[in-house]
Amino acid sequence: MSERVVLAYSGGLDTSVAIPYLAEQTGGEVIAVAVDVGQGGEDLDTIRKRALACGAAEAVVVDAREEFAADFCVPAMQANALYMDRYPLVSALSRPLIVKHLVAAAKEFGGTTVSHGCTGKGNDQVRFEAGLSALAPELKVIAPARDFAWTRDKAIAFAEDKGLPIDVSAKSPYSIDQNLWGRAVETGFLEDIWNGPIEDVYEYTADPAEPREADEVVITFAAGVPVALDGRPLTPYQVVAELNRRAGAQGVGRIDMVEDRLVGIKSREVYEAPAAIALMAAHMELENVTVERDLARFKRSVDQRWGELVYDGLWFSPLKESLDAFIADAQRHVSGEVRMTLHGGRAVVTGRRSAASLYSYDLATYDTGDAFDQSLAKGFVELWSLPSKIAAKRDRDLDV
Ligand SMILES: Nc1ncnc2c1ncn2[C@@H]1O[C@H](COP(=O)(O)OP(=O)(O)OP(=O)(O)O)[C@@H](O)[C@H]1O
Ligand SMILES: NC(=O)NCCC[C@H](N)C(=O)O
Ligand SMILES: N[C@@H](CC(=O)O)C(=O)O
Repeated sequence: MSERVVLAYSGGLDTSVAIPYLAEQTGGEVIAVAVDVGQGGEDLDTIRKRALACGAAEAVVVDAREEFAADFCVPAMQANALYMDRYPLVSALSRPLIVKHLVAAAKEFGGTTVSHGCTGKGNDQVRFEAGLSALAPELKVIAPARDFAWTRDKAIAFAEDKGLPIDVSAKSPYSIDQNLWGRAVETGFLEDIWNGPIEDVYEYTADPAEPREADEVVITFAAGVPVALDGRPLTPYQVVAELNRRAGAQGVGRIDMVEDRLVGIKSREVYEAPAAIALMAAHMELENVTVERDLARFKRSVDQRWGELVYDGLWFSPLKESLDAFIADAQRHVSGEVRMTLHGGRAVVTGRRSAASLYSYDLATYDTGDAFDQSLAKGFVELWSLPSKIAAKRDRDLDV
């Protein structure tokens, strides 16, 4: 049987050109797999037909939007995952899901090799290939952009030579990757890190400086899963999609940063992630109300490690799996409602309530007649500061 190459197909110039190129290189057939992770744009059927028109033997399109929201975005939110305290892991979340579907297609169609269009300079090559190593180590990998140094000019010449039905003139000045969780913009004039992003860069968010009425939203969580907006029950996908619209309309979630890639390069990234930023702010606040102090403190270090593992392409790794179990357990009491004002580029929590709340008015109030016995505090403070007191006395005695 001839080689069958399963190609991660995004429908653009590079992966369209890769179809006849891979067939030529391997003497085999190409199975194109396009995964809908909420990136919007062209409909999947148009993309499927283009893959076939470029010579794919089979073209598979997968609507994975609900799966992406429930199994990738929600866990990221539960981990309050912000790489370098800012980046909500937009592309890093979609790659392992695409890998899952590539492996499923390889099983279904007898694929022996997998191909993707990542360059050798990015994180995404690592995420694809580390995921493949974990799920299907028997599959070989070809990455034409990296392994055969494909450039855009080469791709256009090849497309014209083969008469491929793709519009080679449509070219954004940026490299963009977008999905339900957010949008990442790189390259072009943004590569000079002194250049500020112009309004043109943004698509998910309106200009936060424009005057407009504020929006108020109440988000309901059940055991760490967002289940309703303003009292309307919704799936995780629907929650994220609606919050992208509403928080995006208020300019929430713009991020401009220089980040440390896994391959050692520092890169300038402009992100917009309105729903991710709003949801994470609400979720963190509900954790503040419902998670016990020591668990919350420990979880912050787990959250950070989880985000780094996922950024670094280790979604399918033993440590990530064990951290998932910890985070899921820590979500048991994270149920209740958070009210937020979305306005001027910010998502600000203004109210919280939960049947599992650890906040006690009677303990916290400064009014008289409360339940907190202040006389106990005096002895506590003395014993708490005793080690420092003893050490300070020693230093004074020794005059050091
Ligand atoms: N929705 C998707 N479904 C399947 N594979 C995808 C999808 N999005 C991206 N990929 C794969 O990930 C690679 C890297 O994505 P990236 O967004 O960096 O490239 P790209 O510029 O979209 O590629 P192209 O120019 O072909 O559109 C793509 O070349 C493709 O192999
Ligand atoms: N424009 C893009 O294709 N960006 C993809 C990478 C985004 C981000 N820096 C990441 O590594 O996840
Ligand atoms: N997707 C881009 C950037 C990245 O992975 O960080 C690439 O393949 O090069």
